Amino acid sequence: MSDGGNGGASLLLVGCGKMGGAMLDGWLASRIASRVVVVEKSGLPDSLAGNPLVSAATGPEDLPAGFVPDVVVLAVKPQVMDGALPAYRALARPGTVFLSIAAGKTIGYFEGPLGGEAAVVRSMPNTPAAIGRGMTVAVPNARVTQAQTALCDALLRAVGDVAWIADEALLDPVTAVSGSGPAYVFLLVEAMAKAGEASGLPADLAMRLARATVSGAGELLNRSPQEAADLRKAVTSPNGTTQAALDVLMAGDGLQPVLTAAIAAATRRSKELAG
Ligand SMILES: NC(=O)C1=CN([C@@H]2O[C@H](COP(=O)(O)OP(=O)(O)OC[C@H]3O[C@@H](n4cnc5c(N)ncnc54)[C@H](O)[C@@H]3O)[C@@H](O)[C@H]2O)C=CC1
Ligand SMILES: O=C(O)[C@@H]1CCC=N1
Repeated sequence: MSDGGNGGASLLLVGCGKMGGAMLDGWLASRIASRVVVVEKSGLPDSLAGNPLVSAATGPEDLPAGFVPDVVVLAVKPQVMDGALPAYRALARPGTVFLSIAAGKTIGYFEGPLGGEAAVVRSMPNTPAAIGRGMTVAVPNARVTQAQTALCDALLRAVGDVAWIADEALLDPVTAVSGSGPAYVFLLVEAMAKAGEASGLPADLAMRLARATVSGAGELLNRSPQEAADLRKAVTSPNGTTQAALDVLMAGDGLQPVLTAAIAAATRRSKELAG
């Protein structure tokens, strides 16, 4: 590992938007990166200006002299990957692994422009990475060495939990469940707040209650050894208020068909983005 002098990894981050930026913050906070060069179309975010470990480049042809990244993190939108990727082929060498976080884009897709010798990890993180509570699932191609797997694991673990899988096809439903999943939870907060307003609560109090309830319940789930269903049952007094609400939410098949359809739609969209 080229360490820039302080034992960490040399990273090239391509795309420093919401997800790339959140992950970079985690890497800098955990001191896992010794040097990070950022290629970001909109320029280096202000929050990184003056950070001695971080510098900007306009593209792979503009890297600092002698800079050889251990990891090239691909964090642009899938729709712009076609245009961005070919320029990075020159960096595909045994000491460098490409770590993609792009939805839908397959390992085979990257092996085209980068060449079949490129070491590639396809991964799917989520936005709680911004507070070190992300969930990432990752799959390597055959070119990725044990040391590169360990390095990518450390990078992803710096922003949350990591699961490595062998079956790349699972990345599409993974994207649908955990990659997109935070949005479903935030929608639940919005819906609970609106429902509270409809029942007579002032808007600000309704949102405060919804927000605190979802985040508190999430943290309880995180800390408790109990299953989600058991935690639900613990709230539900026989013939009480929760039971009255759950009778509505679980009537017929309840929420399940809506969530199943939503996750199937996201899975389909992930497959479409592959091309
Ligand atoms: N936002 C999310 O919840 C998640 C996003 N992802 C994936 O992360 C990737 C990035 O998504 P976001 O951060 O949400 O998007 P974003 O739009 O916030 O960030 C992408 C960044 O790439 C920059 N960019 C565009 N073309 C570029 C180029 N040729 N070279 C360098 N930078 C370029 C844009 O200026 C932008 O700042 C996507 O592939 C997405 O599928 C993965 C998991 C979760
Ligand atoms: O919506 C998207 O396509 C990205 C991937 C997972 C979360 N956001």
